[in-house]
Amino acid sequence: MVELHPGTWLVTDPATTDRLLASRHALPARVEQGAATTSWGVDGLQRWMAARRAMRPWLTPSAAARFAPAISAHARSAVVRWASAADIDVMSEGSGLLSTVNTHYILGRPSPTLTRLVGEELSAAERARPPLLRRRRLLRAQLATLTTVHDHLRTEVPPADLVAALADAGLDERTTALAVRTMLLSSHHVPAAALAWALHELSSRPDLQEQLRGETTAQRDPGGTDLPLCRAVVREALRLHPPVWQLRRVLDAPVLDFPAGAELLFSPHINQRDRAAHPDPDRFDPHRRHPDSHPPPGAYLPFALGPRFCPGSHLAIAELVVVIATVLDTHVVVPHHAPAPARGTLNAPRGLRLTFLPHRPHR
Ligand code: HEM
Repeated sequence: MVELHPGTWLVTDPATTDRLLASRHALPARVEQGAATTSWGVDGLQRWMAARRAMRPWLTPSAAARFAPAISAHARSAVVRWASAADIDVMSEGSGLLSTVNTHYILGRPSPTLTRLVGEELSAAERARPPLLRRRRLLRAQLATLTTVHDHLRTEVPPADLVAALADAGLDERTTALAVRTMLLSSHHVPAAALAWALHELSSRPDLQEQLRGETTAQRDPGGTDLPLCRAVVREALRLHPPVWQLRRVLDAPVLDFPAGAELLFSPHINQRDRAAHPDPDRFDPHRRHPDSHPPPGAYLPFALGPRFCPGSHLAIAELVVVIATVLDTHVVVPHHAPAPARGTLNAPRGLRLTFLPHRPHR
């Protein structure tokens, strides 16, 4: 671990990462900022944690697997559109597709308006640096998303399972709307970056695409998520290219040798290329691990670890597996324009363009 400047440490040892992130005293620094900008208020942390608990039964692997047919239907119409163009901007198209899928899951039906508003809010947040005008634009975008979520919650009868779970847990309408908005914002660019990286890796591996096609054809439950090779591809893409490449925590009490108030930085990108845990770490190799074996603690954390790990992780894995399987079932993906290095807090393949061609089976 390295002290970057007084009070701030970069922690890269996997075992120490695991122990620190598991601590309830390690709070995401984001929360304090978020409380000011998204109006969760002073008791926002307790209300958000209550919302997380209430949503848990609807974010399990089996709940996500039940949604596979809807994910597959969205992916099928997307790939037909992608194949009608010479090449596509993978991040932009992937964000549209996965935001549609996640909005459908969270709200019970797709909402093109919310998909657009969430995209606009995220772009405004990326650009919101000091100029007052841009901050105002961000506040306007935040308000537009929240108001539209409120409208949806008031008019949709019966509510989606996930929304009903929030109400059943006794959470008020404002908390429910804020929780739904948090879920919508978190499920837009981040899973799209994961999909884009996986497709990028697959685009130069026609052999692997063919193996995935064989697995989809042979699966017992057509349109399901029981696809071990496809899962391994997703897992490996998330290892080599974690969309969230850095995590920040602030300690509200001493943990291990760190004092209260210490700021800790972790990097899934660095830990997931740890040579001891992942031999030949820069190579994309979905076969590197037996499906039932796990990397050492703290060496694999694309969804973070501990009490604030990603609540959408099972849904994200299911949708990535089903989207990739559906797309490759009928199409071949080939490179068109290589990505530029990522910038900012999201590790996304900037400018990546791919071509989708109809798959012609050998006779
Ligand atoms: C491959 C896709 C995804 C990846 C790699 C990912 C990764 C992460 C990571 C690393 C965090 C922790 C961030 C931090 O502590 O600073 C996080 C938090 C979060 N994620 Fe995801 N995520 C993905 C998809 C999703 C989806 C689909 C949803 C919702 C349906 C979602 C909802 C959230 C929420 C609400 C949080 C905040 C949790 C909290 O602060 O308590 N994520 N995600």
